[in-house]
Amino acid sequence: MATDLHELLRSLRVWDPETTDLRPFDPATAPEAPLPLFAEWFAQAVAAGQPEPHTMSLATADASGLPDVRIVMLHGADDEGWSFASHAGSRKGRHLTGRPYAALGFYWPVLGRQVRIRGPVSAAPSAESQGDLHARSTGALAAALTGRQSELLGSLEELNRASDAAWERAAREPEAPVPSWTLYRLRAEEAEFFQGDERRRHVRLRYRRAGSGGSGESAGSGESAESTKSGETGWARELLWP
Ligand SMILES: Cc1cc2nc3c(=O)[nH]c(=O)nc-3n(C[C@H](O)[C@H](O)[C@H](O)COP(=O)(O)O)c2cc1C
Repeated sequence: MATDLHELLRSLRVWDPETTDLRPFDPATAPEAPLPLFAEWFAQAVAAGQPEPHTMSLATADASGLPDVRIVMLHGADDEGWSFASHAGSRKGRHLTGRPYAALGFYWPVLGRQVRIRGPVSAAPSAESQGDLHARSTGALAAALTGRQSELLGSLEELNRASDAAWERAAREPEAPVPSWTLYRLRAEEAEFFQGDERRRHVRLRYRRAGSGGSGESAGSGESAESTKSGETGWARELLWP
């Protein structure tokens, strides 16, 4: 049995044909805006049995611009943006207060697909944040009530005591307020859809909101990237080298 990390790494495959369904993706038929494509790919990931397709990486940066990343749950995606929730006082919450801009990353390996989204983030009004929390499970409320996210913890016993009290309160008071709990919305300025290909001719389709400035990268010396702009939706679509 391989126990050496590097040996183990070399023994692993990405997109094993036994478990991965790499589908052709024709960007010419993609919708004019990213949200419908996201909804379509998300539904396909669910239908294909992708475990936990609604978990995503959330990247933020501190005041010096140093990045950090963690997993959070996607709470929704609509015309107002991609939403997630957390404590305003957590590390990510403090990052978002100081620098309200973030990136999201989804990976759905059963289909060899990745989606990246970037844009400014805003906090929903408190009533909406509390409504979103109270529509979730008792466990979600208990976790939020436990609070103090990202603070130093003295011992697991301390956590157990706080968590027991939080579970008890969540069961007794399903509308218990958690003032620090915040629903955040990321308004996409850029969204990239990556479809893996067996011969490594991965298709990357990037949407850029007109006037957002985007990443500032040009199409390259040959200007070979396909770039189409729709006046109606305000999104430019372009292909990227894999
Ligand atoms: C599958 C999964 C889902 C998670 N969902 C959330 C979430 O929706 N909100 C949240 O605040 N933390 C969530 N977490 C915990 C975060 O990854 C992270 O540990 C926590 O938010 C503290 O991050 P911070 O110190 O960067 O603020 C989740 C973790 C995992 C593994």
